[in-house]
Amino acid sequence: SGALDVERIREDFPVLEREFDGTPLVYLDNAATTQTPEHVIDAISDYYREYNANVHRGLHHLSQEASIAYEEAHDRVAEFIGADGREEIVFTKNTTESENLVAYAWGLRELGPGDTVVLTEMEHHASLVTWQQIAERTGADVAYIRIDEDGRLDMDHAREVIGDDTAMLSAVHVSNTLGTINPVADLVDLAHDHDALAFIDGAQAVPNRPVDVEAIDADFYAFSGHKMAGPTGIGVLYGKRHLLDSMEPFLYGGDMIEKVTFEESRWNELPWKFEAGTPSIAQGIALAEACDYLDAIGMDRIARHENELAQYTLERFAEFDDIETFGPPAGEERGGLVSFNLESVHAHDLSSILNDYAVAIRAGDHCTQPLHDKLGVAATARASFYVYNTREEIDVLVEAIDDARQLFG
Ligand SMILES: Cc1ncc(COP(=O)(O)O)c(CN[C@@H](CS)C(=O)O)c1O
Repeated sequence: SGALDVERIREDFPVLEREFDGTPLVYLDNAATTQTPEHVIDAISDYYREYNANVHRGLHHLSQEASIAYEEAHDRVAEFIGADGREEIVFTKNTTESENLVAYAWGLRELGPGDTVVLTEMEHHASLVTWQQIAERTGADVAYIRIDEDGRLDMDHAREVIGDDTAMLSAVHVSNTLGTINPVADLVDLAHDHDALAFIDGAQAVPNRPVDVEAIDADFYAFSGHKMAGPTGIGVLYGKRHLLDSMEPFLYGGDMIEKVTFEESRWNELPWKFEAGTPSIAQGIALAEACDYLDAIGMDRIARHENELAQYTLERFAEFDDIETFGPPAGEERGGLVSFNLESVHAHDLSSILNDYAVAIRAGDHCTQPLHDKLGVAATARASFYVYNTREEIDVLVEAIDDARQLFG
């Protein structure tokens, strides 16, 4: 369980060869999307080259091959996150759609006046806006668990906010802005103590660390393929079987039915009840390949690698008194990202200067505008890491920031 062989891993990612005006790409925007290894690229092209067909279990060889590969991809994802089986794994477009599926298919029917949806102040818009709007439409209330000055969740406040009026808790596992790793099993326990359901947003967790949804005991858990070395266009909603069984479909159409007459329709079995129409077949198959790729590296080692790079970034930034960082202090484990601001340079200006050095970071609100309001900043710059990043790349980042400082200083 030693360190990652980063140089070996980098050979798997063709895009890392890119140069801009002769300057090698330094890709530090992995919380937005990760790059794609040959293994996953091949899985997609092999599908289109060798067994492209629709997956409604047609009566011909290609459709049978495609159907089996697509269905078994659900089994592989279930295994990757410690779920029981394919019945608990719905393929969606992304984390955002997974959140909306539950908000519409469960929330619209189950929420009403007197109910409260509890969120955290660090929620991504995918959950915050979704539950805010569904609560408004159903007359339910929304309450927010506070964060402390270091960007940790205030668990004393969580115990105050989560009560018998709580119907749903929706919380992020790892913050895409702060890097904070939330105690999701404790949060789920708190929700269950008050007979509330718990939805965990794992977009920044499943790609980066071991996740066992049964140990967490989440009722729903969501993540995206493109953040875990997989393709865009595929996401996952994990749901406890009895809940998915009890829910009405989110989208209607072909494949999600068992029997249709002019008068009524009966639904297909899980998870197909929630997969209407022709799905992202190649992407689903490629997601299973991404699970294999990451497991071969080891999720524990990935989490350690990312934390080490985040700690190194904090250490380098601490050499300067004009860089403000956000999230837990140095030394405290965090997800593989650091949001920061350079005094005298707006995050957008900084990111465009870094781009002149072929350093790719993100600048803005990272779809957490309420959190930025709470932090008292309009925007932040964010460096985020994955399996192919190195300390040397962080040194390039620091040098480019120094040049920006000189330019604007
Ligand atoms: C915690 C969290 N929750 C949900 C999402 C949405 O994932 P989608 O695949 O776009 O649906 C994201 C994606 N955050 C990107 C785009 S804003 C970022 O740059 O941070 C996320 O980080």
